Amino acid sequence: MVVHVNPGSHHRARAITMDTNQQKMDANILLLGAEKVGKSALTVRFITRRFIGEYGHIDSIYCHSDRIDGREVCFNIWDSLYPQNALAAGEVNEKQLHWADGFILVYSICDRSSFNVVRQQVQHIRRCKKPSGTAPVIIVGNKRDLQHRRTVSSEEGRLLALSADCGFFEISAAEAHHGVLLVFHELLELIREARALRKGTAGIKNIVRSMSAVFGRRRTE
Ligand SMILES: Nc1nc2c(ncn2[C@@H]2O[C@H](COP(=O)(O)OP(=O)(O)OP(=O)(O)O)[C@@H](O)[C@H]2O)c(=O)[nH]1
Repeated sequence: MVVHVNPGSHHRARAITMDTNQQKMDANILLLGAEKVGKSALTVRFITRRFIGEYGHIDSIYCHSDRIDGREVCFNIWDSLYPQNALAAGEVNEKQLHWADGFILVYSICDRSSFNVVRQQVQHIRRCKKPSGTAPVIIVGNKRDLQHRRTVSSEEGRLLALSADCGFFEISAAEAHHGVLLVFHELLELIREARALRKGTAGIKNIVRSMSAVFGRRRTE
């Protein structure tokens, strides 16, 4: 089922929530990138498996549930608008950074300026948000069907992703559902890993705290 909700009324979900049986998982996914690169096309392709051509210019959060590896997954997908304000260009606002568990940064392989936007946005995320391991990002070069108009090579995309510790895919939302599916599933996997990492870090912190409590007490005895 697809539910269309107003971003303003959407509450920040827990980073990722799972029920006690680990059967259900929520993931907040933010799509970023310049205008007209295919953010809505990717979102709609993932949710409905269809490519409808024109999507309008709207900022929306879509809820989509799916069963993956026997577990129910609820995707909250924020199809964002690129800011018109030149000062905010290349930046990701605080609310979005806080909301997202994972990011899909989209550029068009035939639009170099959109590639530069993704470069700025990934740098901004890495600067502002969290260490890379806890803020999963996938970079997507879209419109692969338009090879004859390509201005950004696959190599450049891959290198950017490598340098910023991100996943990378080149796809065509227009041509196929499969590539889009891989993007979302890979991001989900990275989100799972990030969550496990956070849990592990918390575990180590607790051990360190307990040990310093013990040794601290001894020193004062
Ligand atoms: N050839 C081709 N066209 C695509 C592809 N994906 C999207 N488009 C087209 O690119 C245009 C923009 O797509 P959108 O999905 O609206 O792009 P967007 O990034 O959401 O745009 P904004 O909402 O304005 O920021 C539309 O005309 C789409 O049909 C693709 O893979 N190949």
